[in-house]
Amino acid sequence: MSKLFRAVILGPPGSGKGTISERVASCFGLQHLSSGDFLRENIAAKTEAGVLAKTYIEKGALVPDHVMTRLMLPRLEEMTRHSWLLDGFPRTLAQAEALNSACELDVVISLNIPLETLKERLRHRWIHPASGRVYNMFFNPPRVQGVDDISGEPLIQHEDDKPEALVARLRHYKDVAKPVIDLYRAKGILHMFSDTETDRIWPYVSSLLSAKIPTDLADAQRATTH
Ligand SMILES: Nc1ccn([C@@H]2O[C@H](COP(=O)(O)OP(=O)(O)OP(=O)(O)O)[C@@H](O)[C@H]2O)c(=O)n1
Ligand SMILES: Nc1nc2c(ncn2[C@@H]2O[C@H](COP(=O)(O)OP(=O)(O)O)[C@@H](O)[C@H]2O)c(=O)[nH]1
Repeated sequence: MSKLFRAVILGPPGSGKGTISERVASCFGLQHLSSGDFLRENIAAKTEAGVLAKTYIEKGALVPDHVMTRLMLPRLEEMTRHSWLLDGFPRTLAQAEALNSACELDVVISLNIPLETLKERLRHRWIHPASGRVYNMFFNPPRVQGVDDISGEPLIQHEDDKPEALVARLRHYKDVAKPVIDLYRAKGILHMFSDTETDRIWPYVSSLLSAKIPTDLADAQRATTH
């Protein structure tokens, strides 16, 4: 069996992790695993972890490490035969260490986007909760305002994108992300991208992954996705 490819994408809320992950999933066939979507599914299903997580997310706080780790590691164990891109986990050093002991990463993509850009994007972010599809009123608006393109269902704004929760989230992100970034830099797998536009970052991410993803794996994935 060909070697599987394991990647993580890091970046503050609004940095484009979800947008870039979707492009990676469709161009390279990696599974996009979003911890935020997984949390929201657990909240909607009122699982024990979901009920607990909701109280933190509503305050713009991070869900405690042991809750996140207990949620995400079993999810990754189900994915032993897939190549994946993990988005939103790890957020803290403790989560990164837990991930380290569960699997070996090939690449970490880190998005470095100015604060003002993040605030502006999140103010205008609308999502379709059932699918996780993300829109922006200017960057990628839905065809009909307020409505998901595929299902026709209404779009909503995340509670945690609203201004009250946002500033606390962005401030907290910086503090907890630094040791995670340092860890991956020390391992020699960190690739940092800085710009205000996803479309300018994407060609660099794409060429990085083209160079790193083993050719036999890329061929196999292309064969299954077309
Ligand atoms: N490892 C993680 C991942 C997510 N969260 C919580 O879940 C929320 C939503 O997660 P996500 O959708 O990943 O949000 P952000 O990364 O904050 O931004 P986004 O889509 O908005 O990336 C976060 O704000 C945070 O409260 C967390 O505590 N720990
Ligand atoms: N204006 C603008 N908006 C963008 C760009 N890239 C992503 N977005 C939007 O910004 C918001 C945050 O992007 P998202 O991928 O959800 O970021 P994440 O929070 O890191 O997962 C979404 O509404 C996107 O549609 C960009 O280059 N320019």
